[in-house]
Amino acid sequence: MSRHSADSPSDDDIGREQEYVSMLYQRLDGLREQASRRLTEQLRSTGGTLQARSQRDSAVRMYADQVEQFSAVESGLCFGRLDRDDGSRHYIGRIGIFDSGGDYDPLLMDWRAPAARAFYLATAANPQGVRRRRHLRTRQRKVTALHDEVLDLATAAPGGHEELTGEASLLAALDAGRTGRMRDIVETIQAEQDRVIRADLPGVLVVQGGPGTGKTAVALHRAAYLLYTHRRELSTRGVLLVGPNTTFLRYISQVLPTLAETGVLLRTQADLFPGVTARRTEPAATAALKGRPVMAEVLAAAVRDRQWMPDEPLEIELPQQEVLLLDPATVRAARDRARRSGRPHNLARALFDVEIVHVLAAQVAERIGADPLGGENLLDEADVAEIRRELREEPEVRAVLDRLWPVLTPQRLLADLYAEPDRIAVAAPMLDDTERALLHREPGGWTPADVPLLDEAAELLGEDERAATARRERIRALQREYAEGVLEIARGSRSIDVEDEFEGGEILGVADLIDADRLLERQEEVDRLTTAQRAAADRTWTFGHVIVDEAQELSPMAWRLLMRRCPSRSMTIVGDVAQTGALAGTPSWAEALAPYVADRWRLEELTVSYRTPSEIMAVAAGVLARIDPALRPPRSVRDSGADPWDRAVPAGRLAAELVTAATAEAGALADGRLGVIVPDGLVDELGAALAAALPEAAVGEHPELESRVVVLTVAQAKGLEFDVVLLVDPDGIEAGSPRGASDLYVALTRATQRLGIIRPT
Ligand SMILES: Nc1ncnc2c1ncn2[C@@H]1O[C@H](COP(=O)(O)OP(=O)(O)OP(=O)(O)O)[C@@H](O)[C@H]1O
Repeated sequence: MSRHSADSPSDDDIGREQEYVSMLYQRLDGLREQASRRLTEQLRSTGGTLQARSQRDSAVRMYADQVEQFSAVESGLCFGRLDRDDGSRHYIGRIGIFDSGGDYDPLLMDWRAPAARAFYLATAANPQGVRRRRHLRTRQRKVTALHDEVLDLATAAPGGHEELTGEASLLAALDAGRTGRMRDIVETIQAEQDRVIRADLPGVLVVQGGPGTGKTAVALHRAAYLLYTHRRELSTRGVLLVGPNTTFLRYISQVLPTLAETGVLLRTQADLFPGVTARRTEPAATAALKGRPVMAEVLAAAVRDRQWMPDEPLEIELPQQEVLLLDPATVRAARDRARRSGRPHNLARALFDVEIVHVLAAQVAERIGADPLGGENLLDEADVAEIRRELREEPEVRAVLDRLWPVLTPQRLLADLYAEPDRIAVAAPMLDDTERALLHREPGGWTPADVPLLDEAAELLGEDERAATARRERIRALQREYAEGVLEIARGSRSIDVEDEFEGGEILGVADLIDADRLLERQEEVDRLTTAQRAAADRTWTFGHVIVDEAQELSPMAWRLLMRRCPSRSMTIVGDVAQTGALAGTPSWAEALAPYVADRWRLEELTVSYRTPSEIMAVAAGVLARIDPALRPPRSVRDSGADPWDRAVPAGRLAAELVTAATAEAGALADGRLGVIVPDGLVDELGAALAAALPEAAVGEHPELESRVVVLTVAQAKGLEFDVVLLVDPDGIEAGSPRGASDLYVALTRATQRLGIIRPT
């Protein structure tokens, strides 16, 4: 029984709300124009003291952000109204807007403000001082519908789900056709989701939930909430959100901007080592091995192996001098002292050099300072210091030092290790022959599983001057991108400011006022970067908060990397251990987190699936039981009225039958998207057949998700959703990997409306 009563607002109500909403949009336009004008003013101003320039660059950043934000919240600016028992009334929207008059009355309350929370939590049983909750639906700037809930047990209407907030608006959102881009859920956040979104900032929060329970949506809204609520703390260190692959990041990329937040760094694991683009592929077994904790030991041993111990004395021939000798005992003593310092390899090299040069200088001094009369050595300490200085400069000495203790980049260390079975044998005695063979490969690009290893290597090696130079270059490239972005924003708003200010005179575009190079130079003068720019370019950056989506896929080595990026351990970890596809992924949160926080983490569970209708969830539940009989599927919030169909076809007719089914389903879609999920081994063949028959079908490594028909493997489909899904060869998917049942569970739960299964016989 519903504990809310719904009454029907009239056309007059719609008219009144339209007036209010139009007023809000007018105010939004005013704010955008003001920010745009100020941006142009700031771009135009030049010179001044360093401090003045610094302030001006902050202002440029602030106004550019504002122009962007005011544009991004255009759609659905205001979506709710709370009428409270005390007669007060609040409109709820994507951002806060205040009256421009003297007293700054709130006209629109940001959904993240504490007082807006009742919009998501108030129920008839616990109305929290709210009498009526109104949902406003708008299209562009027009109010198209209202839906009211009166929170009064006495007038509660029968039917519906008592635990849902704003049920009618929620169901409308769930039934709407998909677009290929994730939408925000700010209008219809449910109570269990709100609890996660507004959970405290410190500590590790794990959000476990089955498919379609809104984990991704909640993770994104939590990022927006945390930035709003803890802006001072988080704006300096930034927030990092890690997703499983670039297709997924494109899928979610619109959500934070529409919540007026642009300061979150979105990255895949493959992008977390600045300067490396990890797009190479490798067998799943190799990736799994590289994810194991033992690889930390392998890398440490690989570094030690590069600290070379000669068996024989080394001869160093200096021009016009006798040959110097470096015996193994000296090298060993120098190596041990350098190691004992505990410094990373590259930084310990200086200590090693001191020891070796000291011994060589003693040899030289012995010879040239020898008293022909047999007395004490004729050289004093200053002379010997000068000999040491000269020896350091000798190319022959440097060459020997480089050979004994080479300065290494992480890339060099790892590429050399993979390329040489002998090196692997020395570094990995704890692995067996088959495992060692998995690590061997020729140089040429990096895989996602290499990224945590590069990071580990960077820790072991320490940063040398070359790494610092490379970082500065990356920062410069990002700064340039930013400078161009600011000018783009200013150009986009040119009609307003330039026409106002240069009426009748010569019209100057922003490009005439300043170009990207000049803006970039100016930024460098005062060393001003956005947090995201610094963080993206700097491997050693530590974030204020880290959010990980599909976190079950992370290997132990990837967890090590992420924990380094977040020493405060303020993290939100979102995923579903039943959907783990990666062989090195985690079947247990406790296991993944124990090395870093022991049992000091909080668990929140999401239990309702908003995506997957009950008919499809019933099929998926059978697979879930095969993964682990103790696991329970989430409850579906709705039925679709369409039972999944399951058709066996002769293997030779698979492509033809799929094309027929896909053509029929694509034709039946009013709007919305069709996803075709196929086993890895069939994606090329079936993708080509579909693309030939349906030119709109998107196929490939990074398919365009906004296409009406998209062909994907399970790994690509992770985290995505479609109105209709055609699933090909479920048995092949299940048999295709040791985690095949989880892959099938993922594939079965991608549809919001209908599912069809085609299996070859
Ligand atoms: N409160 C809500 N209001 C409207 N839509 C919602 C709500 N919660 C979730 N949804 C919708 O349900 C769908 C599934 O959400 P989401 O992708 O975040 O789930 P998930 O738990 O991450 O799923 P998976 O584990 O399969 O990746 C999305 O379309 C999302 O917009």
